Amino acid sequence: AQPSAPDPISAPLRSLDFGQLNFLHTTDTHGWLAGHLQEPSYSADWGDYISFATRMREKAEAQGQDLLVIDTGDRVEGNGLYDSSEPKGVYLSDILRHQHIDLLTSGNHELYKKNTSEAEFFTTVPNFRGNYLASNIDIIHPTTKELVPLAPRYKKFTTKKQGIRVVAFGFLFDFTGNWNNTVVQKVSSTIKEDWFQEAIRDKEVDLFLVIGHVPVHSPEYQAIFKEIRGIRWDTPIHFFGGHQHIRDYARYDSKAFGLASGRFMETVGFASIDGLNTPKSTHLSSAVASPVFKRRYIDQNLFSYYHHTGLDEKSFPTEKGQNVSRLIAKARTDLHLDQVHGCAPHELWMSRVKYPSPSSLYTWLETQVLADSLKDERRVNVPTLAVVNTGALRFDIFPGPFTQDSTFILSPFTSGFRYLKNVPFDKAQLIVEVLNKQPQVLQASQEGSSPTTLAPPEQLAYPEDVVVDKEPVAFDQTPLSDSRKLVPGYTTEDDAGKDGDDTVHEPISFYRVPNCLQVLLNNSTETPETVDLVYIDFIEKYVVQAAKIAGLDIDVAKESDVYMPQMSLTNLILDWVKKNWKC
Ligand SMILES: O=c1ccn([C@@H]2O[C@H](COP(=O)(O)O)[C@@H](O)[C@H]2O)c(=O)[nH]1
Repeated sequence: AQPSAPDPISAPLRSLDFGQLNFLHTTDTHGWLAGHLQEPSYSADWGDYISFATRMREKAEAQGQDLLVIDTGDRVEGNGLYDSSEPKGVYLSDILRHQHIDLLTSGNHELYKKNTSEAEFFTTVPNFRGNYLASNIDIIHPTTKELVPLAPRYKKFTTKKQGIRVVAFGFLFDFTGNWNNTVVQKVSSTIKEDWFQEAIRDKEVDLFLVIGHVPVHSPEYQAIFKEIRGIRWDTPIHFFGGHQHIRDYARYDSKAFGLASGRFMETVGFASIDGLNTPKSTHLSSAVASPVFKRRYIDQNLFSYYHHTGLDEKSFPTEKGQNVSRLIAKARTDLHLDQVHGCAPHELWMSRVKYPSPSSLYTWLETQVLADSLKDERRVNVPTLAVVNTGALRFDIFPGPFTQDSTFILSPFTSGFRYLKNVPFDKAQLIVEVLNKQPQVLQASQEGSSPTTLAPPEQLAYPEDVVVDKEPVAFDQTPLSDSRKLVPGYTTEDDAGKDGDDTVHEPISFYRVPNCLQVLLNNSTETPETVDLVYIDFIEKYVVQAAKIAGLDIDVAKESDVYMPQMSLTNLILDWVKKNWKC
C-alpha cells in the first residue's frame, strides 16, 4: 500500500469458492492505482493487487486449477495519477503494464479524446499484446489514416492447467460520444459479422468468455447471449462487464452468468466455474453435466487480500508488487499529488445525502463555488443561469486536506464553459427542465442499447432512492468472526442473492440527483427577463436538443461563445478551494 494509506479495518469476511477456472476482475479503475488514501476499506494499491493476483494464481495452480485476470476498461480519467501528468497517462500506463492481465478491453473514456485512443493504440494495446480485444472498435491509424481494428476482434486459447478451450470477445457498449478518429460499431450489427458467426460456430470450445465495457444487465449483453445461445445451446458462457460503476451479477440461464466489479479500485471481482467439460474431463467419469458458477466482490484492502490467500504481512507481498507500490509512490511525488491546496471542513457527498442539503456536493458547487466564482469579466452584472451536469463531479470530498490529487478525483475532465446571450429567462429555465426531464437524456436512446446519462453512472442502477434505516443490520450468512460494529460499505443484492460482498458491511443510503444542477446568478431581487445561459461544454449537444424542444429557435453551436476563456470547471473549483478552505 502507499505510505500514507490508512490500515484496513478488520471485518467479518465471506470466503472465496475456487473452481476449475477462476477469475479476478477489475473495471472502471479510472486511474485509482494508488488505492483510496482516505478510506481504509479500499486502501491497497496496484502493487498489492499484483501480489494478490500472483498469490491467487499460485494457489489455483497448486490445486491444478487455472486463474485468469481481466480488466474491462475505463482505466483512464478520474485520478491525479492519470490526469495530472503531461501528457496525461504517461505514469499510469507504465504502472498498469506490470500486472499480468490475460484479457482486457477499452471503455468509453479511452475514446472520448483523440490522444487517449491513440495512446491505447500505441501503448496499452502493445503492452498487453495478444490480450487486448476490440470486437467492435476501429481507429483511424494515426500514420496510414486507414480505419483499422483497435486490437484483435477475438481470441481462442487453452488454459494452462485444465486445458479449457476458450473463445473470448471484447466489447464496448453502443457508445456514441467518441472522438471522430474512432468508430464504435453497434453490438447488434457486430454480432452478425462473419468473423463472429464463425467464432461461435467453433465446436472445439468449452467456454465462451465475453468481456466488455458493457453493463451486465444490458440490451447489448442480452443480444450477445441470445446470438451465442442460438448456435451453441449448451456451451457455458461467462460475461465480465462494467460501465455503471456498480457491483452486479447477472444470470442469463443456468450456464451463463455475468459479473460487474464496481469502480475506482474499490472492488476486485472474483468468479469461478467448476464442472466444465474439457477434452481432459470428458474422458473421466467425473465430468459433470451442469457447471457451477460463483462470484464474490472483494474489498480492495490488505485485510481481504491476506484473508483470501491465507498469507500475512510477511508472506503475502511479491517483489514485483512491492516495486510497483514504490513506482506509484514515486509517480505521486513527481506529480506533487500530496500538495495541499486547502482543507475541507466536512464531508460533501454525491449520493449519501439528499440533494439539495448542506452536505450535498452539488449544493456546495451551486451555492458556493459557482455562485462565488463563475463570472466572465465581459459580462459583469448580467443575470446568468448556469448549468452543469452532475456527472461532471466524480467523487465525494472528505474532511481534511484537499490535495492536488483530490482536485482530479473530484473533477478530472477538461471541460470549460460556453454561453448563449440574452436568452429569455423562461426559455432558459425550460431548457434546464428538459435536460432534467428523463433519467436518460434526450438523445433518443438507441433501441437495443444501454441508456446514457448526464448524471453519475451509478444512478442508472438505482431507479429510486435507497434510504437506509440507521439501525445495525442483522447478518444471517456466515457467523460473525468479529462482533464489533460493521464498517459502512457495499451491501450488494444481485441475481445470485445478497451474499456477494466478501466484507459484511453496514449499508449506505443512495439518493438520486438530477441530470443537471443549476444556479441563478442575479444581483437584483427582480426576476430577470433575459439571462446569459452558461453551460459546461460537455453538454452542448444536449443543450442543442433541449433548446429546440423549449422552442428557442437558434443555432446554439454558432451563437454560443466561450465563457471565462481558459477556465475549466476543475480550475474554477481549485481556485475556490484555495481562497475559501484555509487549513
Ligand atoms: O468529459 C466528460 C466525460 C464524462 N462525463 C460524465 O461521465 C459519465 C460517463 O462516465 P462513465 O465513467 O463512463 O460511466 C457521463 O455520462 C457524464 O455524466 C462528463 O461529465 N464529462
